[in-house]
Order: sequence, then structure tokens, then C-alpha cells
Amino acid sequence: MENNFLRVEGLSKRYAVDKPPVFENISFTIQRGEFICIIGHSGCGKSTILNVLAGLEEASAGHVFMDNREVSGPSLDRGVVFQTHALMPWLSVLSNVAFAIKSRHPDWSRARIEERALHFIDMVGLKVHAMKKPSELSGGMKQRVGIARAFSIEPKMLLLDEPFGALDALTRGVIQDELLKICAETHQTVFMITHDVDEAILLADKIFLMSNGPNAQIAEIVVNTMPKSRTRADMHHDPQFYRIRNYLVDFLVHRSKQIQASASSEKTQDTITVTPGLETVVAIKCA
Ligand SMILES: Nc1ncnc2c1ncn2[C@@H]1O[C@H](COP(=O)(O)OP(=O)(O)OP(=O)(O)O)[C@@H](O)[C@H]1O
Repeated sequence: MENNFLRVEGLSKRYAVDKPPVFENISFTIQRGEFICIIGHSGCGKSTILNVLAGLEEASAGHVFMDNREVSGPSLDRGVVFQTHALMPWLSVLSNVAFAIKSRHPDWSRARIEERALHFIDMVGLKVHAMKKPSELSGGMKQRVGIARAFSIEPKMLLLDEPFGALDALTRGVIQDELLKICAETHQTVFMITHDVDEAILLADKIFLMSNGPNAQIAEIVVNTMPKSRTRADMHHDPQFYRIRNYLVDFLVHRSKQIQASASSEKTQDTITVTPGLETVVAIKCA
């Protein structure tokens, strides 16, 4: 049954009146528990969309509804993780996470807050480092603290802006696995920006493809038809992986530009949902 947990209607963003909009008339829905990745070229407006969903930025037109309530400013219902972790350097790992929990539950006792904080710190494998300050941690560990902090407020939605962009491949892999495990356990709804097509195929249920800006669109939605049980180590053995991967790369290399050109002449573009992983590709036009 469809349950449009997040509903985006006719979203546009223009930073200056004499400039074309970064993106225009964007509409999509996200179901509860879905993991969405959005990919597109640099500057097409991915971070701007994420910031509007977070309530950190105002759209020039359109609306965002989460759980049937209009988003109009930041809220603890949405946990955000950026590429840089923004931890408080004078606080320990434990206190950084506890601080977030205290803002969510100001009436909780210190013991209860610390117990909850340790639970999430343990989830990202950092329990033995709980008393360390951020300066004593590696970049990957700091990023994990950021993820623990975002999860600890138990947001209705997690918004991730290239959270692993600055990490080496090995650390990135470990954290991707942790994120998959946590999302499987908690059925967290996630909207994540990535430039890495393999990461998108590993993590996402659906991949939103954004055409180039200005006047960017969400041109297509790729349904990830690979089994949910996929792992980094084995997904390359599935023939679906290469079909999906080739489709995403072809979009980024060729079609994102063509779609931008036709969108500026036609104005409104329909979002198409596609299943390139299946041998018979199904394309559904959405209004
Ligand atoms: N505060 C701002 N004022 C003016 N223009 C802005 C502002 N923020 C973003 N832009 C412009 O809006 C466009 C979209 O930026 P945005 O950061 O959303 O793109 P992006 O797809 O996330 O890029 P990247 O992948 O490089 O992070 C860019 O052309 C950028 O220069």
C-alpha cells in the first residue's frame, strides 16, 4: 500500500531574480522506510533540495510535507549529516551524542541520556572511544560519531549530504555496511546525496537521477531491483548490477545534458520510473 511519507510538490529554487532557477517544478514522494539516493552533476541543486527538505533553506516555490505536516524550518524530526561532521571539539564522543539526545528529551535523566547515547555509539562501533575528544579520532571515526548523533535523536527522516565523500575507500566500505545494518534494523527513511554510483546501488531502494542545472529536473527514478540482501562483496556477481550501473553512468555521461536541453525548450518534464536491472526494462510515466 502506498504511504507517501514525504511529499514534495512543485519545488523551485532561484537564488537571484536575474538568474534562471537552479531547479524547477520538482515533485516526488518517498515512502516510509525507503532509502533514496540522488545523483547528478555538481551544481545541479542536490544540496539545495536536501537543505529545503531539512528546513534549512526556503524554496522559491512549492511545498514539502513530511508525515502530512508542511516542513517550515529545522526540526529534530529530521537528522542531517553533512560531509564535514561539525562535532563540538571540546566535548567527548559521548557528550556530543548526549547533547543531541538532551535537546530531543530535555526531561530525561543524565543516566538515561548516557545509556541511550552509548547504545548509538556502540551501533557505529565506537564504544571503546566514547570518552575521547574529536581531535583524538580519525576522519572516519568522526563521521561515525556524526551518524550516531543523527540516529540518536531518532529522526523520522535522515538526510545525508555526501556523508562519506571525504573518507578513504576502506573506511567508507565499513561505514556503508554499518549504515545498511542500522537501516535494516530501524527501517529508517533516508534521503542521501552521493557521487558514487556503486554506493547508490549498494544502499538505495530507488535512485533519483537529476539532470544538469540550471532548470534541473529529477528526470528519472531508477528502482533498484537487486535483492535487499546484497552486500558490497557480492553485488558485482549479480548481472543486474552491471545493467543498473551502465544505466546510471550513461545518464551522467550523456543524457543528463540532453535532458537539460529538452527541458528548457519543453518547460515541464515528466519523471519516469525505470527498472534497468531487469532484462525487460519497465518504464512508468508519472504525472
Ligand atoms: N547561497 C547560495 N547563493 C547563490 N547561489 C547558490 C547558493 N547555494 C548554492 N548556489 C548555487 O546553486 C546551484 C546548486 O548548488 P548545490 O550546492 O545545491 O548543487 P549540488 O548539486 O549539491 O552540487 P555538488 O554536487 O557540487 O555539491 C549552484 O550553481 C550553486 O552555485
